[in-house]
Amino acid sequence: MEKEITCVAPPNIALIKYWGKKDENLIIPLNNSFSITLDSSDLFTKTTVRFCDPKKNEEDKFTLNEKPQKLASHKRIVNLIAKIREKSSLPNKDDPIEIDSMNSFPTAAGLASSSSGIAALTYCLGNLFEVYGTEPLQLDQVEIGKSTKKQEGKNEENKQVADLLRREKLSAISRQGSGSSCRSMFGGFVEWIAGEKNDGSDSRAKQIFPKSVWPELRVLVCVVRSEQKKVSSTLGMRRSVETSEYIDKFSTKVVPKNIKQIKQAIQSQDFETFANVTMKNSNAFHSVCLDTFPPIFYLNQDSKKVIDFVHSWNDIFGTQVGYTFDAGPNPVLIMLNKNLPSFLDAFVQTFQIENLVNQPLQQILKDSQFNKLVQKFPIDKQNICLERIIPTKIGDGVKQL
Ligand SMILES: Nc1ncnc2c1ncn2[C@@H]1O[C@H](COP(=O)(O)OP(=O)(O)OP(=O)(O)O)[C@@H](O)[C@H]1O
Ligand SMILES: C[C@@](O)(CCOP(=O)(O)OP(=O)(O)O)CC(=O)O
Repeated sequence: MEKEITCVAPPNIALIKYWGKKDENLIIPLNNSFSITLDSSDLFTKTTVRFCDPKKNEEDKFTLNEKPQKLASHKRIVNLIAKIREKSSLPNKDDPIEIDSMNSFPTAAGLASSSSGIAALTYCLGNLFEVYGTEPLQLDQVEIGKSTKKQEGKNEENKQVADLLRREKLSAISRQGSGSSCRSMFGGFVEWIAGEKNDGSDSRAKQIFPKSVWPELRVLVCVVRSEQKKVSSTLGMRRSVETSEYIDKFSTKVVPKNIKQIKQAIQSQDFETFANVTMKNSNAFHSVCLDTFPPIFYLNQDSKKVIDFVHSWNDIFGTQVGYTFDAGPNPVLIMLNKNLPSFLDAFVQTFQIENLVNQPLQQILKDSQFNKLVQKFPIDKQNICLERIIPTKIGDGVKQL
């Protein structure tokens, strides 16, 4: 049996957005970005990579969601494999490989499948080709001492430091497959540092806070049915860099300010600031899209209905919910656990989406107190084309199974 590695990676959602590159080939961004990693028990990519018998297979192979792919039409993946091989010192590194991957949620629908997909692939490849050490860790730079209790604790700490460092280095490779994927190397709250070097070697993700700093946060990923074919993030941001004047202000003023604000808000568990900064940065990003020429419309009528709904709710109850939208119409809603059941109840009733209430949502709705609040917030029924609501929370980074 040839060696094989299986990894599971979560998608991440940027609260402070990456939009625009300084270097298109190396994928070096104009600005830092800041994300939360979603829980891979709810949304994930699972990827297996194995070496094949060099006598039987001549080429690398890629299967995505059970469909064999023409690898040549996934140029960034070809590039990623080449970069990993370049860094590997395995004697069999040129043997063909087989990649088998599946996403637990729609691919290329603006739900960040590229972030989890490329992160899972990079981590698998890194471990298969033993790049920057292996998994479990090869602690060549870390001193392993005698097994006294104190030393064991220290070794554990060293292992964690080595793991974080290795993930950082792998994130710089993942970034070159799809920028946002580098942030899925880590769990919790993650910053992608744009970096200063022309070769991109310092353009990496770092974990800023573990998920444990704010365990009460909950996320609803809403999937909107959309007829429109979206402009891909890669093309959209290229067009913005070429034509938008506002993008300069966004990347040099708005984003640095928002990153500082959101870190402080997380540290002090100030939900109001956290949600307001998240919503404002999402709106600022979509303003860049509107300022692009010709303009790009990622938000649709349904997205706008959800934005209005969140603001109406917050006007009555104080800022309990934040929204953010990537390059698509799908709302991602963030709130504290204690506010989730009643908000979800009002959301389901307003948008008449009882048909979407499955077992996990039912479980949440059991704790709704909305019947006591309905006088303050009368239901104003509206139509919306939602396909699915996925409740989740903040989770860990990519891992090997
Ligand atoms: N499981 C996977 N393994 C490897 N590559 C994947 C995987 N899933 C998606 N991709 C890559 O990501 C591409 C889709 O990325 P795209 O940016 O169009 O969609 P998205 O990530 O779902 O949306 P967005 O980036 O706008 O949030 C696929 O064509 C494929 O190249
Ligand atoms: C709006 C975004 O989701 C854009 C993500 O862009 P991608 O990472 O998909 O783009 P490429 O680097 O060209 O692959 C914001 C974000 O995730 O920060």
